[in-house]
Amino acid sequence: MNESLFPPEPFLRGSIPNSFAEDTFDRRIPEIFSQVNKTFEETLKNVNPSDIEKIKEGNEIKNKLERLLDDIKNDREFNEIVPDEYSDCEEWNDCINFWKKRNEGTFKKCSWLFAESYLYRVLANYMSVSKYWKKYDAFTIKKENSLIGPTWKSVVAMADMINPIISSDEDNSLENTFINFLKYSLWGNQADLSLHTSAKANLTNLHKITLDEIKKSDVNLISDASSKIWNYVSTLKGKRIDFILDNAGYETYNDLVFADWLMSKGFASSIVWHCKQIPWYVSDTNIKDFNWIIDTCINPPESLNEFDNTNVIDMAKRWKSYLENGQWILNDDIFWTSNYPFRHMETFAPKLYEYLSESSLLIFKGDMNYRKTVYDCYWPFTTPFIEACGDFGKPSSSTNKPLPPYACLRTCKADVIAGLEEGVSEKLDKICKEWLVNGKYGIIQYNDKYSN
Ligand SMILES: O=P(O)(O)OC[C@H]1O[C@](O)(CO)[C@@H](O)[C@@H]1O
Repeated sequence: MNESLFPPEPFLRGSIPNSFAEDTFDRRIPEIFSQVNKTFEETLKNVNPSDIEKIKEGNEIKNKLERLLDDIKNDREFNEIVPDEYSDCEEWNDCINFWKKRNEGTFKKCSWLFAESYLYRVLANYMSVSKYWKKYDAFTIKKENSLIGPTWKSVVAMADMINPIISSDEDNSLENTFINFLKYSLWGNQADLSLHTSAKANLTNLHKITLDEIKKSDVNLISDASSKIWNYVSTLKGKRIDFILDNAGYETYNDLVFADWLMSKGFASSIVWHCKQIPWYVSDTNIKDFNWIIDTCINPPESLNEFDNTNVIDMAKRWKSYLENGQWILNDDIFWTSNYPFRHMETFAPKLYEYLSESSLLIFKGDMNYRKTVYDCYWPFTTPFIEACGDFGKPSSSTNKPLPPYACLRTCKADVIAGLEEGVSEKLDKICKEWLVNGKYGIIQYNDKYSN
C-alpha cells in the first residue's frame, strides 16, 4: 500500500462527523460484533462436553472476540494478522502497517473501506488458525433464515411467476422482461442483513414480487442505465456473463432466476458466479451458501411443505444441472475480500482481471461492490459514473484485453455516489434526509468505456 493508491477525492472515514461511517463504528459495528459473540457463545455452549479440546479452543476464540469488540468500542489500533490458510495475509499486514505509520491505524481514523473489511478478515483469521473451528461461520444461520424463514413466500411467488416465462418460447417482450429482471435483482439488494441488524426487522416487507411493485419502485430508481444495458445484452448470443454476488438468501435467489432466464433466451451459455471466500459483511454469499440455496430449493425442509414448491424445485433442478455440466461456474477469488477498490485489481489480482476480461458482461451486485467500483470517496454526486470508475476496465497489461462492459446494481447504503443528474440530490435532500444510506433508493449504472 502507498499513497499513490489513494482515491482522487477524500476517503470516507469513521472520523468524519455525522457521516454514515461514523454511525457504523459507533453503532452498527458494535451491534453486529456483539451478535457475533453471542452466536459464538451459544454454539460453544452446545458443544458436547466430552469435546474438551474443542471447548478449550472455543473459549480462547471467545476471549479474542471479546477483545476485538472492546478494541472497536475504544477505537484501538489494528493488530497484525497471524499467518493463516488464506493467501492474502502479507498483503493485509502491509496495509495495517502502512495505516499505523500514518497514525491512522484505528477503526475510525483509517479509511472506512479498510477498517470494516479488516474486521471480517480478522474474524476469518480467528477461525482459520484454530483446529476445531475452521469452518465456523457466525452468520450461517442468519443467511439460511433469510431464505427459509418468512421469505419463502416470496421465493415461491417469484418461481410461480418466472418459471413459466423461462420455460416458454415466447420472446416478444424480451426487453421489458430483461429490464424487470435487472430491477428485481437491484431491489433484492435492499434486504441485506448488515443494514437491518435488528432481529425484529421484517425483510419480507422489502421483497418486490409483482410487476406492480417493481413499477412503483421506479420513483426510487435515481440513476437508470437499464435501456443501455439492454441495447448491449440484446446483441449477445451464447456468451459468458459474470455475476459478482452480494447477499445470500433472497438476493442471490433473484440473481439465479435472472441468470436462468438469460440462459434460456440464449444471451448467455455460461454464467460465472463470484462468491466470497470468507464470511463477509454479514450476509455475503460464500460458495457453501450458494450450494445451500440450490440444494434447499430442490429439497425444501418439511416446515415449508404447506407451500406448493413445484416451480421452485423445477428451477433449482435446472440450476443444479447447469452446475453439474459446467455451464455455471463458481469462483471465490480472495481479491473479492481484499480491502482494495476494483481499480487496483489488475495490480493485486492480475489473474482474476484476465479471467474477467474473457467474459461478455459483468454484473456487480450491491453496495460494497459499488463502493469498490467507484472507490470509497466523496465524489461530487454529478461526477459521471464512468469517470468515478477510474481506469477499472482498461486493457490488461499482459493480454491487452479490456474488461467487458459492466453494470452496478446497488441500493444506496453508504454516503458515496456518482453519476446523478444535476438537481437530483438537492431534490432528494428535501424529501428524505437519509436517502444516501437507508437502502430505499437504487441505481443501475453502466460502464462500457473500454469495450467500445
Ligand atoms: O450488502 P451490501 O449491499 O454490499 O451492503 C453492505 C453494507 O455494508 C456497508 O457497505 C458497510 O457497512 C454498508 O454501507 C452497507 O449497508
